[in-house]
Amino acid sequence: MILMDDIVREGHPVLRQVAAEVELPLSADDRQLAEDMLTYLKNSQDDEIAEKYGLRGGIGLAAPQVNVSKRMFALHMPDDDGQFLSFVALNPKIVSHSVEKTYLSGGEGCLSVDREVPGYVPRYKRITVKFHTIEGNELKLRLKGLPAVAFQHELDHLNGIMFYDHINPVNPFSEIPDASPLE
Ligand SMILES: O=CN(O)C[C@@H](CC1CCCC1)C(=O)N1NCCC[C@H]1C(=O)Nc1ccccn1
Ligand code: NI
Repeated sequence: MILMDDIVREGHPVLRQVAAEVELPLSADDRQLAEDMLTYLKNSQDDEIAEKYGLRGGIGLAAPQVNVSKRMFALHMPDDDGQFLSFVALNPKIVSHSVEKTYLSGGEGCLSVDREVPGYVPRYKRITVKFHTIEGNELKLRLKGLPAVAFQHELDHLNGIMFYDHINPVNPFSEIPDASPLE
């Protein structure tokens, strides 16, 4: 079971590396890791379990955050249409995106960052993504809203990018051209 102690914090070099593609079909170890990452998110969103194990709530988790420099991440969150988005993305790619941008009006945080870093984090408003699933098939999804923001936050982790890299250093809350906020 993944616990907070397994999550590396900023300053650890693995968070600034470009992760390697995962070999498909998944090895037993990679499959176990993928499942453990999704389980972490579910546990972290269960008040009792999160309380019991001191887990910080998360809707996404990338392999580099548990010190594995491989191109996979898990997402577990309610999506815009009241469905639940819950999957592990293997070798994910953004194949196209909108010109319009968005940003979480409250800014972003990160399980690997033990401090508040205020400011707007510009993201593409809509993205078309491709990735392989644990079950072995290739999925192509169109995402918007929080799922789109989360997917981009996680994909950044696979490329050694932290959310605050996108915040305007001069004025963290400056208006972002072509963007509309996500409340
Ligand atoms: O790389 C992965 N991480 O670092 C975990 C992050 C990923 C999210 C940050 C912004 C988009 C993806 C995460 O889930 N959090 N970051 C720390 C604070 C708590 C939590 C969070 O933002 N929760 C949330 C947000 C909106 C609605 C509901 N819940
Ligand atoms: Ni993060």
